[in-house]
Amino acid sequence: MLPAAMTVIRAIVTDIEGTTSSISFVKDVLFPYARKRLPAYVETHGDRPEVQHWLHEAAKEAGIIEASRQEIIELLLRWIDEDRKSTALKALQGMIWQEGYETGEYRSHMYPEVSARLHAWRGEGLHLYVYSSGSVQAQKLLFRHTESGDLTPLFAGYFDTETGPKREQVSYQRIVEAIGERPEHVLFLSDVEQELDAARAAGLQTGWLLRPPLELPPQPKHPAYTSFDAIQP
Ligand SMILES: CSCCC(=O)C(=O)COP(=O)(O)O
Ligand SMILES: [Mg+2]
Repeated sequence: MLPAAMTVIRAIVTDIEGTTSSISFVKDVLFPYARKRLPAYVETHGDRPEVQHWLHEAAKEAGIIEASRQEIIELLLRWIDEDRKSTALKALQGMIWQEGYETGEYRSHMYPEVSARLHAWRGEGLHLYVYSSGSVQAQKLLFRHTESGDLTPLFAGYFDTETGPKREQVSYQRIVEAIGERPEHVLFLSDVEQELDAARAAGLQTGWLLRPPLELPPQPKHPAYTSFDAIQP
């Protein structure tokens, strides 16, 4: 096997929260927006098939049989507070966030170098993908409405927890299979060590984003960077 530095990277899969965008944008802007609007959203749109589907999935995940709409709302609010990476919650949050982006209530945060670096990597022929706990809809909204403009044309595909949990090896095996690359040619970027461990177990290369004020540890388990500019795929 070639040493990591000599292996050609053909695709980059990036996490969002803590990697391209601040944790604060997700926790202090997106989550509170969804929390505030979720009860009214479910009351107003609860009869739409896609909303009904995810409400049902949430109740199933919680093991609640014949839950009332109010019980499911309370469950979802609790899950937002716990930052639970539930596929059903994430799907519903994505639907709610759409309104906030479209009314200009917020634009998504990108670390300052991210847009230019993604453009440069794409210009060099690398294929770019996203893998986040946020739903694919939420990911597309986030990259369409950034402070640096619409970045969606740069991405070839998006993966969420419908592919599998981010801390499980099998999820990364599915991703490389879906994008049609050998794992050693794919670089996964994240701020979460357990996600990187899972990606490495699947054979991907890894890059650990430790954004200031976090500091690089003396002997990081994964190649570690404070910004995308330091990464040379
Ligand atoms: C797609 S934006 C919202 C991100 C989100 O809901 C979340 O839980 C963050 O997950 P990530 O996997 O990007 O760290
Ligand atoms: Mg993250």
